Amino acid sequence: MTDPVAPARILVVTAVAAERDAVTAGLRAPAAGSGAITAAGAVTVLAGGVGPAAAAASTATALARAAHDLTPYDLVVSVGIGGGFAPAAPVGSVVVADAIVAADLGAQTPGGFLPVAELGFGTSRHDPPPVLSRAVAGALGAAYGPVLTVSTVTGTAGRAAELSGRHPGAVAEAMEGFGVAEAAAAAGVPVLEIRAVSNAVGPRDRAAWRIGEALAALTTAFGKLPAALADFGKLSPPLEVEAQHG
Ligand SMILES: O=C(O)c1cccc(C(=O)CC[C@H]2O[C@@H](n3cnc4c(=O)[nH]cnc43)[C@H](O)[C@@H]2O)c1
Repeated sequence: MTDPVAPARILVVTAVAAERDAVTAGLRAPAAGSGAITAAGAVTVLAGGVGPAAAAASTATALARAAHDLTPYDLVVSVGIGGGFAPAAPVGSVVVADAIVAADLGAQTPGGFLPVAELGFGTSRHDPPPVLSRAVAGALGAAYGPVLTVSTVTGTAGRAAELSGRHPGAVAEAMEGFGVAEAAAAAGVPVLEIRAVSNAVGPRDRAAWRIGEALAALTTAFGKLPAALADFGKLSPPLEVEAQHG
């Protein structure tokens, strides 16, 4: 007799409703081939607010409610649009984090920026499970590297160079990943971060933003994601997909 496989429960946290809807559209129209697998899984897609504090609060609330209802989540995924570092992550591409880094949590000193960990408080980095995150990046054809969480969007070439210098290999910046990851870590749940690039990290240029293109890339990515996660034994179509607002 084979062991029954419990369906996986996944919490996807976006910032805004447009990102949530792009994700649910992809999950409801899985890419060809992923329907061959039979076990079921459930995905909740929550628009939890912009910025690390809103993201942490909404993620922690969702995780605590699920645990209270005895339906805990197995995986949390921070998802949305983001700024891409050139040349790794051009507009319209997708990135997957190998590390989720709080890039502006710390202290400015005459000798430069000191991360919060070096000040002796907590951590400024969470590491997604490496085998899973690498596999998801491969399945999505995504760039793979650190994704930075910032509270202030980069708007100059100098700041972009400073961040790249401090975080070699960084592929993107956004504003929620570290907040989601802190809540996931507090609940003992693994975390991933997936971003679709809407703009380049660098001098502010609102006219160059491609939000529609990035949302379409998120939908395509989430059409492929269930099959990628199925290789890890649990999540497989047909999926139960629920959209929420935090
Ligand atoms: O007004 C601006 O110049 C500006 C530039 C980039 C982003 C914003 C936002 O208010 C959007 C924040 C929202 O989108 C994510 N996001 C998208 N691109 C970036 C970025 O380059 N750096 C940081 N966050 C970005 C972010 O996760 C928020 O959810 C305004």
